[in-house]
Amino acid sequence: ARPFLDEPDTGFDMFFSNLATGQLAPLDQLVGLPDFEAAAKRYLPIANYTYYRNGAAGEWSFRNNLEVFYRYPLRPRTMVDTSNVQSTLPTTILGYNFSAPFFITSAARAGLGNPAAERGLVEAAAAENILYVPSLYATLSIPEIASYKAPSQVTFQQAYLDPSNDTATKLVFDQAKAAGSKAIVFTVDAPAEGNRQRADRYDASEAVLPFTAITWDYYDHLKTLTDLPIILKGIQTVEEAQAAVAHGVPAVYLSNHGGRQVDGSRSPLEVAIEIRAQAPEVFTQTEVYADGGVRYGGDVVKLLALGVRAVGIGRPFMYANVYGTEGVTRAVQLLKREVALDAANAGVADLKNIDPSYVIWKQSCALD
Ligand SMILES: Cc1cc2nc3c(=O)[nH]c(=O)nc-3n(C[C@H](O)[C@H](O)[C@H](O)COP(=O)(O)O)c2cc1C
Repeated sequence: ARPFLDEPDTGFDMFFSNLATGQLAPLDQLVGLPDFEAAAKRYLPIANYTYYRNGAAGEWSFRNNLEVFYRYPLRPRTMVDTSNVQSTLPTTILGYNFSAPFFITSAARAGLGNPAAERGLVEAAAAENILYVPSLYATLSIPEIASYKAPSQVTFQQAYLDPSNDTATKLVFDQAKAAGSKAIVFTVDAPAEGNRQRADRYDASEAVLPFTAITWDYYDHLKTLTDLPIILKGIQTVEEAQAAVAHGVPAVYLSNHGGRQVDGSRSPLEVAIEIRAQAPEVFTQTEVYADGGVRYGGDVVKLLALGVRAVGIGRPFMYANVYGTEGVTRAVQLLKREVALDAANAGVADLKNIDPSYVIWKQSCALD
């Protein structure tokens, strides 16, 4: 197989050639999201790093999530006044105001990267006014995470739910509500444990529910157990996005779980393209979010161009959390800057009015 660089070669090793194993690169010298992985990899115990880095099976989907962005290039425009594009970064997610169209998505076990666990993620989200979606399998409990929230901070709570145990489900919903969560993000792409060979070597796999029966009937039933909106995370086809609209979901979250569940699943960018091609109305009928392999400002710009409202980022913020609140804050700031720069250089004047013509997402784009 051709070598794959999950750390792109932008000179990290050359620049930090004197860094000893187990030493953490100075935070102010990290210049982009991939640097946080490079730094964490050299610092963390290998089992902890492996838990974050891991993908399912041969990791084709994990790799594809990263590489796919280069198969769908931008179509930059010139002669556009993009001088105010930075002011167009703020957006709403489910009606709540945030400073950027990307968010810290749910990834379990922040404690493997930092003894303060999720504290760095929740505090940085508050400092930068972006959305944070804590995982149900976080190191800290729902109330513990809530204790670090800023007074008016909006978070959504991710949940894995067991259809045979409504009592446990009610407890999660009630705890989420008491913690001030404004929505439930129900993960539906993991009805069974992922086949994770890299992690199995280090006993660094997930403790997940056994085989579970997640169906549309169950979704409809869940709505009777809480008044919080329930978003579906892990939708991977246009048909299911349409079915979600029919079932009145407040938002569809395209994800293949960062390539950790079923190897061979497509990148959410490819799913967004399928929806754009076959049922573009979905993007206006409901809010669409997406995650997987987003590492640069240009990746965010491409997903927004296709109609995605907000983009989730998992691993990079877990690696940034090795540095705690300060690290996650710096990662958010670097990405905000990149989104604005890349949008400007692509000729986008207003990120909220970006349209699919900025991406080569179908053959005919090249001929338009
Ligand atoms: C270490 C790790 C733990 C994760 N834990 C969860 C989880 O508890 N719940 C969930 O819905 N998704 C989980 N995910 C998937 C993420 O929410 C997200 O879909 C994925 O990380 C996006 O890809 P990215 O890491 O390339 O940004 C996890 C991902 C990672 C890397």
